[in-house]
Amino acid sequence: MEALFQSTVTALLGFIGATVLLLYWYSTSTFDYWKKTGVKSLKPLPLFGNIQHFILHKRSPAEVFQELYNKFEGERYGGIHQARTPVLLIRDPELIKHILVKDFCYFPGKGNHPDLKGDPLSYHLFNLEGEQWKYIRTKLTPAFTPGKLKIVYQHIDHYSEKLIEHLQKYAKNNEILDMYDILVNFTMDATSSCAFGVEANAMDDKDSEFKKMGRSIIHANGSTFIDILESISPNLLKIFRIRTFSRDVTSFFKMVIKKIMEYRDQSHVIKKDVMNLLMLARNKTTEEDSNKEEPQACKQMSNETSSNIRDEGFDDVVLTAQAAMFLRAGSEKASTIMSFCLNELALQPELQSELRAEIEAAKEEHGGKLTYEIVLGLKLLDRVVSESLRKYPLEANIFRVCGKPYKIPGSSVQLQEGTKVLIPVYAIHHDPKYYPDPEKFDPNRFTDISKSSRQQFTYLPFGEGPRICIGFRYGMLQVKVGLAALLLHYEFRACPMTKARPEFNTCSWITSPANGMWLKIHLRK
Ligand code: HEM
Repeated sequence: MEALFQSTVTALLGFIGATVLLLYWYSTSTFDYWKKTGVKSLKPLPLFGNIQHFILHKRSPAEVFQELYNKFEGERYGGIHQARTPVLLIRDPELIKHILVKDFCYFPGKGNHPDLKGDPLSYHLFNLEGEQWKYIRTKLTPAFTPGKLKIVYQHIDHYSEKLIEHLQKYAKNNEILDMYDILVNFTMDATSSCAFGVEANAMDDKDSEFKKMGRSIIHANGSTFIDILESISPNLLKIFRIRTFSRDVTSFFKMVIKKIMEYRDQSHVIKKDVMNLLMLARNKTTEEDSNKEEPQACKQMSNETSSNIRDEGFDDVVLTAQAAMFLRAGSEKASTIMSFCLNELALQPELQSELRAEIEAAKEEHGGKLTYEIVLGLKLLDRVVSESLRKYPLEANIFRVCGKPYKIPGSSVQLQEGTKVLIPVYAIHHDPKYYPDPEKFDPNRFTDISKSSRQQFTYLPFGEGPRICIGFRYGMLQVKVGLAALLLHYEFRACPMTKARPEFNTCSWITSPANGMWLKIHLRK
């Protein structure tokens, strides 16, 4: 009996030992990659690579990659490991220009793995590559023309009035509020109305189903956990059937979008919104195909690709994924920027007064009404928002994957197909070489003179090149209209929970406040 017990224990220990050895070998088998490629690199740790603080959720992706960026001081680029995946971290703005714009055809994708069958909502523009990406990007681009944004302005303006009403009871009592939470509801209401003609009722109804599901989308997407598994092996997600979006959320959005489409098809309602564009694209019809001018170096590749694109339209599942992406980006991004802005303005009351005076003067000058053109023409507001995006870029890091062998200009290094490349936007925005005293919130960094004297490709809040953020004008409009309305009616002051440097969420790729944005609200004097 004892012998049997001993042999079982020995076998078990042998199995555990072999598994540990195998895991160790697997997690470190790529660690000589940068040495072989001739790139200076940092020593990685088994299992973690160079991002242990990120994997253990001790620091946000913004901070982790900033630390790594600083370790390559004086270099144009450096090799790191994200778990076992080799990643080239780029420091040189000129090389960034090549990767994002001039040599885009070598870096067309981001290395995400959308799964139409297993996780349908992950199949959205941000994650797509190749022909599908180009097709959907072309179809969605007309949603963001200035003409469309003028229509959208009315919706945002309407919901900003509702926001002002909603806050009144709190302002009368000078309450301390989590403005981040409140603003997510505001942007969700505005986005669902602008994009789908749906009343989400997120501000007024705390039990709104749309709000619950919309929030699940925000929290699911951008999760670092899934990315970590992917960087160990992309197959792990499929093997363990790990989804970014739960079945409940997926079914809910499929149902909502189906109902909207049925209603519009049957009643022949035509609204000039995102939903309409998606329905036209689904039906292989184009409203107005326009796209950003593409860089010369990539024209050839583009032409090759487009001659292969057949205008096949897409099915309802693909359409639903784009709609959910729009809701998520529209709700999450603008509210986060507005929260960071309000925090800075609460910490600098004089700047807040100056900005309010600018908005008030413009309103008075135009008969007491703000319009699309007036809001977009407010110079100080633009500088405050730009500085906020400098100090807190929401996409702290931009990824690309090398699609075919690429020789790094000005070096003899050849990157292999499949190599991951990282542009550490947050770190660049905080490099004193480009932004002296980087922790200081200073909107004067964005006067025309300052902007033109700064090195190109050192300000990347929306990315650059053919994959530049498709919704940035819409996002900026929401931010500016919302902030203008808030500042005209209320004053925001620091409270004991206000932090000069808010802590960042360590579980999301998006730079966002970890514990809300707590501010004291006052009625205007
Ligand atoms: C105003 C706040 C916003 C910020 C700071 C922001 C930031 C970014 C950045 C940095 C990228 C480029 C990522 C890369 O190159 O890998 C991006 C891409 C993208 N953004 Fe935004 N975004 C904002 C608002 C929006 C909105 C409102 C939408 C709604 C549609 C949106 C949809 C997208 C999509 C679909 C992409 C992928 C584009 C492509 O790959 O072709 N974004 N965004």
